[in-house]
Amino acid sequence: MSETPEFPVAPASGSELAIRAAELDAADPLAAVRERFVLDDTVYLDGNSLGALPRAVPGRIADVVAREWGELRIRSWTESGWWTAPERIGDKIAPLIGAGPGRVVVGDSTSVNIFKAVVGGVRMAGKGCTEILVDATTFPTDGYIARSAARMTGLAVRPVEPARIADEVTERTAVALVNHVDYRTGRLNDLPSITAALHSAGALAVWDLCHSAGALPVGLDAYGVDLAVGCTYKYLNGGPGSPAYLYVREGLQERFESPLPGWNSHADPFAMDPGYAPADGILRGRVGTPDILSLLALEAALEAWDGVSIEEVRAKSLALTDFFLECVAAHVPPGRVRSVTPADHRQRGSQVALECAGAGEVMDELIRRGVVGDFRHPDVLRFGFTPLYTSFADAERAARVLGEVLGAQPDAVAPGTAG
Ligand SMILES: Cc1ncc(COP(=O)(O)O)c(C=O)c1O
Ligand SMILES: Nc1c(O)cccc1C(=O)C[C@H](N)C(=O)O
Repeated sequence: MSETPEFPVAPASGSELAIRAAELDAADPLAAVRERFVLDDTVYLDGNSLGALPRAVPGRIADVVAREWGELRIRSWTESGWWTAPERIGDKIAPLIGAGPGRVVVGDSTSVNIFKAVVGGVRMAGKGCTEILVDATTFPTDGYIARSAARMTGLAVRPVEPARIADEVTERTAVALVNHVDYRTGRLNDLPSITAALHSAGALAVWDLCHSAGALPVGLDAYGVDLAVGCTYKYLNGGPGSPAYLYVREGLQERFESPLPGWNSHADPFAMDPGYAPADGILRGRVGTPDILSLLALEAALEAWDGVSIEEVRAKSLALTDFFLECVAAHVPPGRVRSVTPADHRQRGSQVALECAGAGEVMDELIRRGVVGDFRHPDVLRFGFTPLYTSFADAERAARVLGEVLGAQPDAVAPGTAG
């Protein structure tokens, strides 16, 4: 199968696609879930950056502020369940990423949790290890953090394309930090195979789930992933700057030594013991006082998942991205864009990335016309599909407006032909 989708030879007409979109939305088993979000007539295709606002959040936060903070005050750490929120909410995220209870804790940023996972992984690695492998196509923060972790632990960092990790890992590899879905292209990397290859060489697998959690099945327990990290503000709709999570495989937890052993990770935090003793299990992944307002907003946001399975979400995601690509073929002048998102469903996340000359200006115009995606260097239009609230009509309209914008710019060079 070709690397990127071959657009249909005889694409359907625009009106046929609009009719198809209405039929697909009428048959969508998740269509009613859209009502759980605050939306308008914008086509919002940027949930791979910031998820839409779940309706349950504003009222919950108003109560947290007015009653739990304003009236109960310090009592809320116990009476309102604030203290246990990181692990309670971790157990709510866990089923969405294929983890059992007691393996996920929520708090701190994604970058900070990447640091915990990588350094914690290196500390558990064999004594002869000399290197950390990092995804050569990673979102930048992972590379920055991995290089700092390497400096701090006396190891080297070697960037490797995810598809090459199985061939490149050696017995000297301590850990490999890999993005499950590539933030720019939307390529889905083969977590089961890469994890197995790392284990065969004696290395630990650390996965960054930012662009997969909430969009597709992950299977952390099933595939024996050692450590994983993810943000909650994309497909989990936790809100801007919502706290990230750390997963540690149950069999590793007693060996996990956090590089940030804050008092909230202590076996008995309120003993105020000068000596450190880590808490049992995943609680040792905590650091300091949790960001309660964001945590409780996230907890309310997760209610949008009630009655929804990640398998249903995956099925709709693939149907949406297939349909969007078909609509692009029908509406966009030939050769003006090139999809850099794999055609193969087994290699596709929940976004479509189109290489497009002048992508920055094109996305600005799309946004002006009510279609919100985003732009990533050097020339990529990104369209994120969140099955909990994206409709097939959204997909068709986005492609149609893109065609109008690009049709109005016939003189721009086709992608990859400049120079
Ligand atoms: C793969 C990946 N890792 C990490 C991050 C960001 O980390 P943080 O939440 O610390 O900004 C992003 C983007 O937000 C990302 O796409
Ligand atoms: N994480 C972001 C943020 O904190 C502010 C603005 C945008 C973003 C992002 O979308 C970055 C994200 N990881 C990406 O896929 O590009």
